[in-house]
Amino acid sequence: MKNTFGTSLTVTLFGESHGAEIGAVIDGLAPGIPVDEEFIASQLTLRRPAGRISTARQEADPFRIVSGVFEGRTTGTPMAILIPNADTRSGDYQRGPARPGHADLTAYAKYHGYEDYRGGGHFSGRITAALVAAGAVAIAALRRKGIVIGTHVARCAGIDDAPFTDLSVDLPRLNSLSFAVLDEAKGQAMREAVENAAARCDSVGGILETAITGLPAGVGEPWFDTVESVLSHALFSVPAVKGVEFGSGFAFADMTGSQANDPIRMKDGKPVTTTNNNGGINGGITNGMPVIFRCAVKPTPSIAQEQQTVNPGTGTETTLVINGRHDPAIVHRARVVVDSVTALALCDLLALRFGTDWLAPHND
Ligand SMILES: Cc1cc2nc3c(=O)[nH]c(=O)nc-3n(C[C@H](O)[C@H](O)[C@H](O)COP(=O)(O)O)c2cc1C
Ligand SMILES: C=C(O[C@@H]1CC(C(=O)O)=C[C@@H](OP(=O)(O)O)[C@H]1O)C(=O)O
Repeated sequence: MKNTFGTSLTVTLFGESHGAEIGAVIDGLAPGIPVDEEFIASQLTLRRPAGRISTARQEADPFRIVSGVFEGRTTGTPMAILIPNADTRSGDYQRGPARPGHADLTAYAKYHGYEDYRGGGHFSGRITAALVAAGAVAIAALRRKGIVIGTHVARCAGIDDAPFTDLSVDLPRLNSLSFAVLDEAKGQAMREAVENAAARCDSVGGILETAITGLPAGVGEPWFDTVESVLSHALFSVPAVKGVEFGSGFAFADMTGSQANDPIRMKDGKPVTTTNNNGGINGGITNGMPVIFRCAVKPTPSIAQEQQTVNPGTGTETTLVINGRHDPAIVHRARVVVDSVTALALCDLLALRFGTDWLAPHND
């Protein structure tokens, strides 16, 4: 029973949605990395719910870094970040009927009724605030090395954003948007669709598409620690992510080899590919092209309609109407969470390839 990700750089998550605090411990960070608390706060703001397209729960997230940072830089020892829970309304939850699509049933199977069921407990989307705070440190460290991660809402409620294959996309601008789309008109249509779903007591899903630029070629291992597998491991940790594909992904199934292969040329003394169907990875190893992947995010499980379920404690069938505060869509809020886990996984991969100190300023 563990809640730790990573090999060289590890992240441990703790806390429950309605407990006193949630948090993360990052271990294996190189010493000397600048820690910008304003940047951490701005990343938390990107995850914070706002308006009718998100849960009404309001958390200011006044995080505290309680170890591992001295005079604004990492010390190289475990870094712990704490975030209090303030706006809990535990009366919305009762022990008993499992919410279909949520983790109530599986939590009962694993923790035998000892789990804190309030607000989804340890499975709650709330815990992703700690992931975002930890990920902000990794995102900033990668940027110093010229590695930039950017994600947009590629689809929401069946509405597609503009495609993201154009490598001239301004990733820092995209990252600053509260609802990250390339085509703002599509973003407006998506937001309306989310509001309409909420009005129907329903929820909607979507797809997040991510690009990573500046990654050197040669990162990753050929078999079990492929870049795809390490990133997927991190991405499937994000609650509600149910699919991950790299490059052309499942569309490869209908291509021919001549369509799928990315022709290779020389540019500025380096091999580059003229297309990027392989999403920047071959044989599990980065090829120097942008890494591109997509995550399918399911509709929020807690919907305000009567649903058929069981009470796992008594084994009886029952019906359930959920009256609490919930996101009518998760995809837009999960965007910065995806960036965060991606950054943490990349720091681990880079530390394995070049050593922990590669991210340290004295190696710039
Ligand atoms: C940012 C974020 C917010 C979420 N908000 C909610 C929510 O308001 N209500 C809910 O039922 N699930 C919400 N979820 C999803 C559940 O946490 C998730 O579906 C549940 O833990 C089951 O895990 P699974 O969907 O990965 O199987 C959220 C997830 C994330 C990442
Ligand atoms: C608090 C957040 O979202 C929560 C995620 C969540 C769930 O089941 O995942 C259930 C709801 O919790 P509560 O009933 O306590 O309001 C959401 O509000 C958050 O993401 O910050």
